[in-house]
Amino acid sequence: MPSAEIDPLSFALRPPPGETNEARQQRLKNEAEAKIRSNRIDELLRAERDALKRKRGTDADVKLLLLGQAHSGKSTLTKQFQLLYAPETLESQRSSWKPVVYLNVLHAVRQILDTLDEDEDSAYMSDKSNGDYRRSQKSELYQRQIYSLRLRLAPLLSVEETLTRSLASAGHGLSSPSQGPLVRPGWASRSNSTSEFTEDIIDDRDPYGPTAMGVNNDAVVAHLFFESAEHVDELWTHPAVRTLVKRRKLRLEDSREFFLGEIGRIASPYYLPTTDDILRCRLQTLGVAEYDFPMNVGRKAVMWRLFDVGGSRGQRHTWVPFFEDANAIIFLAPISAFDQYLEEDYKINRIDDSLQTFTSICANPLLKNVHLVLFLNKIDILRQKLAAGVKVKKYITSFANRPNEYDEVTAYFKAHFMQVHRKNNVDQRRALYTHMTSVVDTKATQSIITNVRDSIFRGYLRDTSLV
Ligand SMILES: Nc1nc2c(ncn2[C@@H]2O[C@H](COP(=O)(O)OP(=O)(O)OP(=O)(O)O)[C@@H](O)[C@H]2O)c(=O)[nH]1
Ligand SMILES: [Mg+2]
Repeated sequence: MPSAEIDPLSFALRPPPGETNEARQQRLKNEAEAKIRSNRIDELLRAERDALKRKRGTDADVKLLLLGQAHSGKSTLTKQFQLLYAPETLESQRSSWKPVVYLNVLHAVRQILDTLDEDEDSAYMSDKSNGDYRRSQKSELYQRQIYSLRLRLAPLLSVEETLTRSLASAGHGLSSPSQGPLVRPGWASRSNSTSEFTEDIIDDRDPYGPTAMGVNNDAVVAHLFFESAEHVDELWTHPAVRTLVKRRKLRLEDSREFFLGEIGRIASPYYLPTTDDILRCRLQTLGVAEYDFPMNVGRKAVMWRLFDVGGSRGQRHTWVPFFEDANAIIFLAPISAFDQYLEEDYKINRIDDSLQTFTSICANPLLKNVHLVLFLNKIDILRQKLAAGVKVKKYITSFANRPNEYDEVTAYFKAHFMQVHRKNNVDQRRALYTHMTSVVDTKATQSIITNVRDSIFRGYLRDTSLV
C-alpha cells in the first residue's frame, strides 16, 4: 500500500486554521468531554460483549467477517442479514434511523451548494463561442435563483450540527465533513432509549405543538424539513444543477440521489424510515460491530457471529485481531467505483484499492483455510454508469478497447480478482466463491445470503465433524 495514508479521523478533527486562543480552549474542553464519553461507550460495549458471552451456551461459533473498503456495502449487507435472521431488531430500531436519513439529505444539499460554488463555470456558463465563455442573461437569472434558494435553505442546513450532536450524544457518532456521520457499533439499539430523537412524534399529538420550542428537537427538525422540502426539490431540479449532473461535475454519493428524489415523503411530519431508506442510509462504521444470529444446524445450536468493520484505510488495522479464528470472509468490492478515488487518498483509484486489499487478504497465512466469498457489489450503479456512457477505459487504461458493456466489464473485473486469488492461494487449497451483487436489492441479496450460509455451514460441519 502507498505510504501517503491519511487517517480520515485526524483529518476531520484537526484544528481549524486561524483558531483563537479562546476557541482552542473550548475545543480542547469539548475534545476532553468527547474522550470521556467515548471511554464510557467502550466500557459499555465490553460489558455487553461479556454479558452476551455468558448468555450464549451454544455448541459452536461460526465467525464471519465482512471486509472491504469504505462505502463497499458491508453495513448494508449486515442490515440484510438482520432483515433475514433478526427482523425484529431492525424493526425496533426503525425510528432511530430518522436523524440519519435527515443527515443524508442535508449532506446532499450541502454537496450541491458547494459544487455550485466551486464550479460556477460549468453551472452557469452555457455557451462556448470562439473559445470564450459568455454569460447569458439566463445564467445570471440562474445565479440569482440559486442565491435565493441558498438563503431559504440556510435554516434547514443549520440543524446539521444539532443532528450530528444528537447522534454523538447518544454516544455513537462523530461528524466528519467529507464523509458524513460516523457510527460506533450498537448505536441504534442504544439510541432507541437515549437519543433526543426517540421522542416519538408518530402519535396523535401535534408534532409542532408546545414541545417544539427547543425541547423536542425532533419536532423542530421535522418542521424545518416540512417547510423546506419544496426548496430542496427546487434546488435538485434546477437547470444549473441538472447541467452539473449532466456534465458529471456533480457526483453525489450512491444513495443521495435516492433521498433527494424522496424528499416529499421524508419531509412529511409523520415520516418513519422505510426498510429501503434504512438500507440506503450512509453511516460510516467506526471500529468493529458484532452481530449474533443463533441458528440450528442439524441438531446443533450454532451461533453465527458476524463482524462488520470500518473500511477506511485508517481503520484497517482493527481487522487483524479477527483473522485468527475467522471461519469465513465476505469481501465486498464495489465495481461501480472504477471512476472514483479514495476519500483518504485522492490519488488512489477505488478499484485499485479493492484489488490491493483483496491481495493482502488472499496472501495472509492466517486466512489460508478460510471460506472466502467475493461480492462484486453495486452492479446496479455500474449498469447506470455504463448506460450513461461513462467509459471504463478512461479510468482503467488496461481495459483498452473492449466493448464498454456490462458483461464485458464485469467479466474483466472478475478475472482480475480471480487472478489475485489464484496467485495468492497458499497450497492452492482454498476455493473462491464469487457473486455479482447489489446489496440494496433485498430479494436478490437474501437469496445469495442463504446460498452463502449453506455453503459456509457445509464446510464448517465437515471440518469440525459436528455431524
Ligand atoms: N445503489 C447501491 N447502493 C449501495 C449498494 N451497496 C451499498 N450501497 C450504498 O452505499 C453506501 C455505503 O454503504 P455502507 O454499507 O455504509 O458501506 P460500508 O462498507 O459499511 O462502509 P464503511 O462503514 O465506511 O466501511 C450506503 O448509502 C449504501 O446504501 C449497492 O449495491 N447498490
Ligand atoms: Mg459500515
